[in-house]
Amino acid sequence: MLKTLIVSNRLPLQLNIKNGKVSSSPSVGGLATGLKSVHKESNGLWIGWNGLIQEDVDSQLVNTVEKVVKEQQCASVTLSKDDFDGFYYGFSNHTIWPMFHYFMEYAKFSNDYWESYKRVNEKFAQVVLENLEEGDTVWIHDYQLMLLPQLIKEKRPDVSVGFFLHIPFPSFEVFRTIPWREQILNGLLGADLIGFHTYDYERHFLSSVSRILGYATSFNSITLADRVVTVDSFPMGIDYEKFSSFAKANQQQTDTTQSELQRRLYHHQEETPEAKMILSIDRLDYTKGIANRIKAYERFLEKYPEYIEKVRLVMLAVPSRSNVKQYKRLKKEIDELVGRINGKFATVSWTPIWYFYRSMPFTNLIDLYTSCEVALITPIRDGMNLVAKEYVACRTDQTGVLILSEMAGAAKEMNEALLINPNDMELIADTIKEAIEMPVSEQKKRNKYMQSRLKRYNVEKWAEDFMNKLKSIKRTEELVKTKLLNFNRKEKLLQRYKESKNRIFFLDYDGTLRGFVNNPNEASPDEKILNLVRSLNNLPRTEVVIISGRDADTLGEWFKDIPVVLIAEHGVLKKNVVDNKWFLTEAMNTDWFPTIEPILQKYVDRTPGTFIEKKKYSLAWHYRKADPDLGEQRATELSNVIKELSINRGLSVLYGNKVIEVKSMNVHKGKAATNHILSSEKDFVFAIGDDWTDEFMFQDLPEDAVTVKVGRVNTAARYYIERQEDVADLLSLFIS
Ligand SMILES: O=P(O)(O)OC[C@H]1O[C@H](O[C@H]2O[C@H](CO)[C@@H](O)[C@H](O)[C@H]2O)[C@H](O)[C@@H](O)[C@@H]1O
Ligand SMILES: O=c1ccn([C@@H]2O[C@H](COP(=O)(O)OP(=O)(O)O)[C@@H](O)[C@H]2O)c(=O)[nH]1
Repeated sequence: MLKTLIVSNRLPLQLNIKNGKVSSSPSVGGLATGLKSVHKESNGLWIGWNGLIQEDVDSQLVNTVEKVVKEQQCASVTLSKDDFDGFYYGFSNHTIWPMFHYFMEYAKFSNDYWESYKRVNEKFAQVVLENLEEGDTVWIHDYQLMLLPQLIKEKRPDVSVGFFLHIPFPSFEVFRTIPWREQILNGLLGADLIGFHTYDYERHFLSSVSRILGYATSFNSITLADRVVTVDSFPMGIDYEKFSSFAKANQQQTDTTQSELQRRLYHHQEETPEAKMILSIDRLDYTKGIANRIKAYERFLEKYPEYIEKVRLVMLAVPSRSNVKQYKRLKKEIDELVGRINGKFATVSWTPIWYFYRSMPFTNLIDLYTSCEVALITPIRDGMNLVAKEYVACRTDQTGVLILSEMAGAAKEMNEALLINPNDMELIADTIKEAIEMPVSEQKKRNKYMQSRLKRYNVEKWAEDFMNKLKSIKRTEELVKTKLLNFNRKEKLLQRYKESKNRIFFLDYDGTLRGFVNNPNEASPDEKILNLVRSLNNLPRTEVVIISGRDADTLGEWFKDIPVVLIAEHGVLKKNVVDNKWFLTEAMNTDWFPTIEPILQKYVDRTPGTFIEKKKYSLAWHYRKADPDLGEQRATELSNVIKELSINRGLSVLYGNKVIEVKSMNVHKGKAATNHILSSEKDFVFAIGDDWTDEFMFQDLPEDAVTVKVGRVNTAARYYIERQEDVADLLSLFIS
């Protein structure tokens, strides 16, 4: 039975070892809830670190531990202390975490960390590969495992691999400074689908891929040599029902069933009914903006002293990654800030900040969410921030105000919150006042919108959406594969060729016979290409036509020693073998050159790295060497400008591979190729090409023609091969 393997740094369980006995309890995190259906209901398996350091586990208990883990449909990756220090504290949390959250000055670039990260990713890969069966799907989570997609894909290209990044993906300008940037991107590109919380993270990633690796990206897909990778955003939700039903139940507790915390919170409300509580919950992490938040609260008390004794900041900071230097320093800073502000403002009956440094059980979190009138969540950067969503879900009577940082992924979906810039103390101080004074009707209006969205797009829907997308990619992939010119299909083709009497080969040049180079003038054919064309042309009853967008002079010079037919400028000019002279295939004029050329020149001047190629009857604007984004943007702009001008001039705009070409409307490779075979009776027509200009050929040639696309993007061709490098092998088949 097909299954899905979920892979994350930590397993969704807590192991307890007491008196030689091993037991486990499930962890209650959002990811575990969201993935429950994928994990439990489809024969799934969750692979991750079980929370135990190898050296700390009695060797006699190792098998028992794995048995307990297995009972929960999980498998462990074993980590030594060394692994954990270098991989988790080191590369994950001392390099990637600060870099991806724009805290570049906190990042440490250490080769030892990197080696450890690679080694641990390989350990994960080993466990995944041991558990994989044909047709399985793998869903990998987060920044600790960015090399894993590639490690799996290399060994098991048949397996469908998804990856989700839970933290931001930084802008190219930040990402490019990481010494191992290529390896990280290549690692991620092993996945078929890469998911992010927001569109911003997605576009940052695409920009890094095109600028650093030079791959073509269009909309949300990346074309690799042999695969297409899809990139999309899936904003993670919460288990809405769980939070809202616990919150409802919490309101109905009686004196005897209330938790100690709830009792204290109620007591506080009864004593000072007009006083408001402002909630702050996060892991103690420098990305969460805790220090700024406290300072903004101080500013609020200074600026609006009428609220002294009338508000309280209830702050829960959960210990996290305390082995990393910056986290230790942050703890000290927060302790001191809280102490100073409490000392400065406290009265005999009031402390401005209630500060808890610990993790709280779920029911206590609900106590806090339901009792505090305002939630103040001000991360400097945050992938998503689930606390913001949980707070809103717990406000069952729809009162309460959420103040949320614009820098949290959640802000993209929670527009009705009071959005703030976490570095603007004055703004935060004023927004706290606005929140406290917000009329109840306004609070309800805002929360109603947010609640209905959170309810709809909950964590299960998030997981379902991701999995559905991955499945649909797999189906498309299978469909595309039916066109791949594989061994069997090649054999059949060869048979057809052998049985035929009159053959013709239409061969495109750039991107087909020859790979792309930055300067088109340097793409002349080498001996290998010339020999290939010569041998093909020497076959009995076989005609070879080089059909290209190149100008006649260049093509003529390159193939002067081989008696092949040449079709240049996308079909404008042709040279037959018999008379060896170029002639126009249609009546052409160049009256339009003086109008179009200055426009192309303007785009050359404005777009560094671009240039004009002037042919006899067409003009081409090349942008291969330009910045990839700027090049695409200017190409779209330019083609729109030219399209307008072409209407009454009988011109058309062709989109090649990083080139736009303007030429007369009534000529293209399709027309040239079909006209060429009109009078001859060919029973084996073969055409191969790589870009949009070749599509005319694929569309117009007779139905039984063997049309082959180089690359796997959408095509009218009957077959495709994956890479330009495979062209020579394919053509050699007919020669041997
Ligand atoms: O495992 P830890 O090192 O203790 O860290 C806890 C988790 O922190 C990160 O959470 C991120 O994921 C959340 C859900 O998608 C998102 O809301 C938040 O903004 C992120 O920071 C981290 O991604 C996890 O791997 C850690 O387990
Ligand atoms: O004492 C606590 C405090 C918080 N949380 C949970 O920790 C998660 C924090 O997720 P968030 O996305 O806000 O930030 P992260 O810590 O993942 O960066 C939320 O689901 C909280 O309910 C918890 O389990 N115990």
